[in-house]
Amino acid sequence: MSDVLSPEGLEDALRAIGEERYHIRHPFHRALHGGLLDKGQVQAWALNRYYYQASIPRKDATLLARLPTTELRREWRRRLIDHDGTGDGPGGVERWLALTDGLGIDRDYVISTEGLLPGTRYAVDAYVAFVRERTLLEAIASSLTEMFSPNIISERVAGMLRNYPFVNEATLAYFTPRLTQAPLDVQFALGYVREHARTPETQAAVLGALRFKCDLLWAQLDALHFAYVAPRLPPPGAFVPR
Ligand SMILES: O=C(O)c1cc(C(=O)O)c2c(n1)C(=O)C(=O)c1cc(C(=O)O)[nH]c1-2
Repeated sequence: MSDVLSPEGLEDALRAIGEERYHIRHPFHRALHGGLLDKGQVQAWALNRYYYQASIPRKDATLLARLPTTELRREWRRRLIDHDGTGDGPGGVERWLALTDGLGIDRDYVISTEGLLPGTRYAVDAYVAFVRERTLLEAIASSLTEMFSPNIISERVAGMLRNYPFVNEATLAYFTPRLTQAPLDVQFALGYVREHARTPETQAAVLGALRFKCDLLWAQLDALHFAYVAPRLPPPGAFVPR
């Protein structure tokens, strides 16, 4: 077993995992923001990614139920509000539907998840199961891909606005609040992980959780690439662009 890392050393090791494996490096992401996709391929991305968005609050509610103190639950509860909204304020799931509406995909069809790729469903469901079944420390650490999300979001939004006439600032409005929400999420989750992963075993578990999460984001883009870019073999029942 390797030596124990300092909190700074652990954070550096987490950042190195993102550098190597975060989905900002995936060819599908590069094609999306580089303007290489047609409208049907962008629709396929938005429709599949809806299931990730819609499942994030299921994941966070699962995690919330495992937190032992009021203080921790108050902190994590904010994420549910971010995604499900509160009162009349729409949350992230609703804002994602503004994007699928803007791309001209039928809302009921999106919500039904009928046209989802099986790869998307398996990857996203694995995230919810991970948070339910693994240690609380691993569950919290698995959210830390958010350390890297402001970069990919900025790159994606700028690239899509530049390259696609069928999106605009209003349809991409989902992403704007994420640029301030994600750093707040990370501030807490990273602080928690730095404080609680103090042994070689727990540190290895935390690093493994982040690798697992990077892999499930990557697998979602693999599934999209295979079905809609090359070799373009959507599985039976999956969304077929017109
Ligand atoms: O646009 C992206 O590439 C991206 C990535 C991630 C991520 O890294 O998990 C999240 C989001 N967006 C996002 O919008 C979001 O709400 C979110 C929540 C979480 C999480 O693990 O709790 N990740 C992400």
